Amino acid sequence: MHLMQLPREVLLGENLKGEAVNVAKRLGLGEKALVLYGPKTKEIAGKDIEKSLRESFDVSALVIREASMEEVEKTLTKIRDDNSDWLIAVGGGSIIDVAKLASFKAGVPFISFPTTASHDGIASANASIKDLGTKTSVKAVPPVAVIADVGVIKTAPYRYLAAGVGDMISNLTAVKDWQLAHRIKGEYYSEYAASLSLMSAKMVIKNADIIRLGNEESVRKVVKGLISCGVAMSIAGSSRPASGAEHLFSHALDAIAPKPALHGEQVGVGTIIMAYLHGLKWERIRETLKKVGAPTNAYELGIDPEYIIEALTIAHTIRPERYTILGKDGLTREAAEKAAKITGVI
Ligand SMILES: NC(=O)C1=CN([C@@H]2O[C@H](COP(=O)(O)OP(=O)(O)OC[C@H]3O[C@@H](n4cnc5c(N)ncnc54)[C@H](OP(=O)(O)O)[C@@H]3O)[C@@H](O)[C@H]2O)C=CC1
Ligand SMILES: O=C(CO)COP(=O)(O)O
Ligand SMILES: [Zn+2]
Repeated sequence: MHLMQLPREVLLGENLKGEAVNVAKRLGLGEKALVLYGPKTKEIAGKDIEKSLRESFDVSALVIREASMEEVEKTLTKIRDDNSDWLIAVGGGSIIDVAKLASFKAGVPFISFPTTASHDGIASANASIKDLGTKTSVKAVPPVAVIADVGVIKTAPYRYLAAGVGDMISNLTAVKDWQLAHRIKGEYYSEYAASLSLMSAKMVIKNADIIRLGNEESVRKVVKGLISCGVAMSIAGSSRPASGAEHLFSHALDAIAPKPALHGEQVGVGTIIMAYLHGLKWERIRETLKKVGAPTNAYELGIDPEYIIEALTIAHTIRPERYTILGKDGLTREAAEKAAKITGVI
């Protein structure tokens, strides 16, 4: 059996901080709410949401600092101690992922309230959580509702929107890797999920000039694309349609680089290199990233070229069960250096 879980409500618009109350009432989520936010997103929207919820619900709150197993455990303890009926995650990908996994483990629903359009985990059912030093993709639950407040998301530095483009363009190589795994390893492949995922990647290529304006229309376009990627992942039952070798490269950087860049920025650069390895038109990908002002090389990522090469050589070890263009043995140092140099990444 193939179980596809999807959000029941998606709200996209302005001034939606007070809407959590109505959504929770409509969906009958229960009396006791737990708000999760980060130190910054608490100020950006978390406190206001908490305040509006207090008028109708019994509310507690918790600050989340990273997408790690420790933070998931901390959230589970809070859910048990406070008897929470539901959660709301106010923040970037890290906070939403912690909520997703805690929600799944505790069996309570959660609402996703993204404060950035920097990643496609806004509506997906899988969580990327750091466990014992490396990121693992864990099956969880999708949010019961998504509340995307364009006004809030627009206050985030433009860099985050450009990162969202990187996370969507990565679907081009992710789908290629998935097809490869299907042909070589007989892995399950969903044509529908792959097409949906590719649609978001094509949309950002086509709309790069609009997106770079960083206005309300840009935010709406990017948010819709990111939500579609999440739906594609739900249909596939894994992050396959949106995560291939370019993601393994980014996860490797997160593990070894002293100061990693944003997820979407790293996967964007990874996509240029993996597209080259796949024999795709990598220049077109670089062009789109340049157009929207996303990083296209090590310097712009603020990461030393040495870490780029190392990440490329160890990427295949991150999730060995996820077969990609990197194969079972990965890239040699020479091949990694060559690919990075040809594509102008180093
Ligand atoms: N599950 C999935 O399908 C997917 C998961 N991911 C995961 O998502 C994470 C990346 O998410 P990303 O959003 O890039 O990064 P983070 O969630 O780590 O957020 C980065 C920083 O941005 C801050 N921030 C959030 N909103 C705003 C805002 N409006 N204005 C200013 N600063 C803001 C955060 O504040 P604060 O410190 O308050 O949190 C944090 O300091 C990774 O862990 C990645 O693996 C990515 C794609 C898909
Ligand atoms: O980032 C993701 C998709 O964009 C999630 O993928 P992972 O399975 O690599 O964590
Ligand atoms: Zn991603």
